[in-house]
Amino acid sequence: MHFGGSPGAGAGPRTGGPASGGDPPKPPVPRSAAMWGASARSLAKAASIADLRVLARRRLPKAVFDFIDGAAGDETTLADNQAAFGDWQLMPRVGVDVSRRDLGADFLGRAAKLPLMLSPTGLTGFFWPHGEIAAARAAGNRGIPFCLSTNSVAALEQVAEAAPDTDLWFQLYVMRDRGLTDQLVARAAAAGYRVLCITVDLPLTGRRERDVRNGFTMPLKPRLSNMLDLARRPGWLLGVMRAPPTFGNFKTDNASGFTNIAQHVSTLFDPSVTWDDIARLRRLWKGPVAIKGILHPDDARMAVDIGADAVIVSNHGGRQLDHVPAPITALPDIAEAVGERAQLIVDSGVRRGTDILTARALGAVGCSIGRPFLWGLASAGEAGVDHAIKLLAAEIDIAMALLGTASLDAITADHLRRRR
Ligand SMILES: Cc1cc2nc3c(=O)[nH]c(=O)nc-3n(C[C@H](O)[C@H](O)[C@H](O)COP(=O)(O)O)c2cc1C
Ligand SMILES: O=C(O)C(=O)c1ccccc1
Repeated sequence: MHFGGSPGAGAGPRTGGPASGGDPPKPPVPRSAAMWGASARSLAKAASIADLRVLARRRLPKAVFDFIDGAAGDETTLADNQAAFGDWQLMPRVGVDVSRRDLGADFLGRAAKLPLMLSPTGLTGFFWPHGEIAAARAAGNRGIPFCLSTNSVAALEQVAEAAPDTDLWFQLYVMRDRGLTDQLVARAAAAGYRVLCITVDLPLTGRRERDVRNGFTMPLKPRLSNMLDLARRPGWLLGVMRAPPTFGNFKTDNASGFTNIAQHVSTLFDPSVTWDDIARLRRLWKGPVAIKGILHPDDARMAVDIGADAVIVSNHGGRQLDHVPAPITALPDIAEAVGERAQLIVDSGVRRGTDILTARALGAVGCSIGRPFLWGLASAGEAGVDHAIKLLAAEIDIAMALLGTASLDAITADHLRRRR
């Protein structure tokens, strides 16, 4: 017996190259939210991202909730990512006509309706059936980019077909098998992904102690200790039984059928990656390239020197090295190093509209969110992701009016003060 997937199936449908013969499988349509998750009523009552986290905790088994929520070591960086926004205060101006606010931002040459995007997250289809498709659609409907992880459950082609109007980015981990790496890049281009996002902060997996304690795998291993927990989560359980999670983008050699994330990463991903490899991938991709996982200004400079169009200032949501700076702390030096040569996107710890305005004032084009949209997804699928985006949009809108800025470009460093 097993929970959350069929161990026997083991692998995704293909090793590189589009589906083996015939048409690619039709993307399944995610089921309605109420059927598997929080009711429309309880979703409507979620007034903040933190409220969505509470709903997600109710629907997910503990081990799955902890995989999303948890971070490396003592989780010092996890806490600091959010707390560091509090080092800054917003300084409102009055006497400005704010009757109409423009929340639009430009991400790498394409207009977005908000200065916000969805970060790449692995195993998303394990949190909600066809979760990547649900999230990509929600992003598209709200006019913001969605970045698909290398480690998605849905194949990248399925997501592209199911969310044709979404600004799709593909996140790449450089694999030990460079042939497979290049095939992923070629498949992403062929499927219509616009931006290649190369993540550089995961030579191996940070030690996430909650996952060690919980013995987290995909699917979950049935244990005496989680039986009661699973019995209390029928919505999630039914979901994974209907849509057994595997890695949709490549085959995995996994005889047991239970994937331990740290092992998966150390088997498949290459810890020897250098700037030469990244530069080569930059040349391979004809469209815009973003480099994700930068904290040092010299690395930001290097990224731009090899031709990156965007730098995603990120510590992977505190999941890699504990005790690193929060992105919002690292941002000013990076903005100075990069200047106008690339766009900067802040990711890790963004939970409020005001966080996004703070990042704008310090030179970012916008922010990217991981857990906030996953909490929405895990609560109520596409409707939950929509709710997460809607909450942040409303917070941005109100904060702009109260700050005295009718457009994002009007927000400057003068709207910030350091908290003493
Ligand atoms: C469950 C989960 C899975 C993740 N998987 C990936 C991934 O496959 N690739 C990647 O570049 N980042 C991954 N990340 C990191 C996110 O892209 C992002 O950097 C992080 O979640 C931002 O922090 P936040 O959750 O505080 O918003 C993952 C994060 C979470 C929470
Ligand atoms: O959990 C993560 O942060 C992550 O990047 C990842 C890596 C491999 C598989 C799934 C997620």
